[in-house]
Amino acid sequence: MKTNVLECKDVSKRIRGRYLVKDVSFQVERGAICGLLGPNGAGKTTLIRMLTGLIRPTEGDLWIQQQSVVKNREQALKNVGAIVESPIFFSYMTGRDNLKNLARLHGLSKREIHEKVLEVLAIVGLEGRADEKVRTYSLGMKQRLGIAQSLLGDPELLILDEPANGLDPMGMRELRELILTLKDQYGKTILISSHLLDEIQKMCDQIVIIREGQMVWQGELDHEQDLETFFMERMSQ
Ligand SMILES: Nc1ncnc2c1ncn2[C@@H]1O[C@H](COP(=O)(O)OP(=O)(O)OP(=O)(O)O)[C@@H](O)[C@H]1O
Repeated sequence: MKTNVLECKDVSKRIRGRYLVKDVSFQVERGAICGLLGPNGAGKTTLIRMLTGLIRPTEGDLWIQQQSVVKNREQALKNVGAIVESPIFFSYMTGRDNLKNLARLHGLSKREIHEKVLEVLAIVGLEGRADEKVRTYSLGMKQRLGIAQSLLGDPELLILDEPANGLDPMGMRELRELILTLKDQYGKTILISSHLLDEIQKMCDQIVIIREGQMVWQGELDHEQDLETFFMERMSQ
């Protein structure tokens, strides 16, 4: 049976009388990659901030693994690893030490921390550079370290806000391959916001399109169809 790892139902966020997000409802099935698309200012980050419990919706609710982010925030967020805006590190520390630092918050023993950090470094392909300071990392390596951070708690759902921003074509390709590996080999469910329609078309199983805070389309991604044309049509309706 297919289950939804993520559900948003009639979610709105209003600030000073203005809706930043209005009546958004969608679901993401276990093991799917969902692309969240919309032009600048559409409300993607606001929606992601609600999903990660950083702000509360004015109306509606969001469920992660059937746990309400509004009513049961801590339980719901145990199932989420996220990069919102950009990942945060101590640049004077090594990649490995940054990960160890965070892993301590997951209540693991010293040995478990050591093993977990090795495991996530291997998943993101940073073992070879793990003992170098983060300030020497490329942007693509920092993004992969951010994903390694978000994997420390073994989350079912990964939420990645604009992870490909600023990456060169090689960095983008590595990121895409990593995201597909997380889905195919590790069974992760992934919500990814992006402006890069080409990347979304190569990775996603389904898409949600928002414009001016409102959802204008959600459903399976038709890989035969040109996403840019489809997106532009939704924007002009
Ligand atoms: N705290 C806030 N108070 C008032 N308005 C806000 C606040 N945060 C965001 N907004 C406004 O809400 C709208 C949606 O912003 P949001 O950052 O969610 O869009 P976005 O789709 O992520 O855009 P981008 O692609 O540019 O990152 C914008 O018009 C923004 O100016």
